[in-house]
Amino acid sequence: MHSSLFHRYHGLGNDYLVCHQSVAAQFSLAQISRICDRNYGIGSDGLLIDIDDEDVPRVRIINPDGSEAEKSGNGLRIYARYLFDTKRVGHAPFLVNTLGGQVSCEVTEGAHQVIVDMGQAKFSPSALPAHVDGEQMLDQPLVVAGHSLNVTLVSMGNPHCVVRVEKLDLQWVHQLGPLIETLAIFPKRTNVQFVEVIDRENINIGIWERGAGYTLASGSSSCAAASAMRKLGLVDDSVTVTMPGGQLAISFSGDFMVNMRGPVQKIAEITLDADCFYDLK
Ligand SMILES: N[C@@H](CCC[C@H](N)C(=O)O)C(=O)O
Repeated sequence: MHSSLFHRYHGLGNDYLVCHQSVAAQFSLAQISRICDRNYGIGSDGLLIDIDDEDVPRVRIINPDGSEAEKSGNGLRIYARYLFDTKRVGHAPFLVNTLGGQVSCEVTEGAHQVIVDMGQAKFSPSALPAHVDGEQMLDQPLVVAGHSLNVTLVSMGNPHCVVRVEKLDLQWVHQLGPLIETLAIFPKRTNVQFVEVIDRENINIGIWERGAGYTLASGSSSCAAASAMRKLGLVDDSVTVTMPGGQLAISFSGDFMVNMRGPVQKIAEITLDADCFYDLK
């Protein structure tokens, strides 16, 4: 029996538990959901599983509903910081593997800022996947619950449906986010962002995450929303993304290669008690 040690971090209020693969192997997906539950478990926006028996460190990203995500921006910054805290990496850039591709990470400013080369934003619906006609869906109308939305589809390795609005109202995120997440056109569901362009260097976003619901911040959502607005020609190559939890710096090079920089803070190390699962079948 391995000890059930979890390391808890947050990036702009998007909080994750990190554990070693030997710890995660003890739990079913239902138990992982319980661990992430804010009332009946430790509580988190997801679980990051550290795989350390390969050449390049690999992270598996489990949403609170037990589904697995291909990529996570805040999750990657947090995993990079965890690798730094456990002395597996230093300040030099290093690679991390995810289901959604390989990324490069760098832990800077003590350990409180992490830079991630998130890879290429892709606009082909098949990359999400999404069942829509055409080679790209850029600021196209999509009717949801009687509302006609301006939608751009982006894959950052994980799927994103970016809704451009004149004025951001978080009520719409709560109301339409879950409906968009589960539309039949998204066979693997999707993350959702509502985006207001402030000027050519600033956007505000509200986020509904696949498998997690409303969150204060999301790294891959910030990359997707900034990429969508860049593709539409509404922002320049450096964009500050403001979310309820705080700000991330996103920049572009080459053909939509996306770089993200932002903070990470450690909260606690927590040992789970097996009694947490007493009432689970
Ligand atoms: N919070 C994350 C995104 C986590 C994965 C997402 N819920 C999905 O299912 O794709 C981020 O910071 O990117």
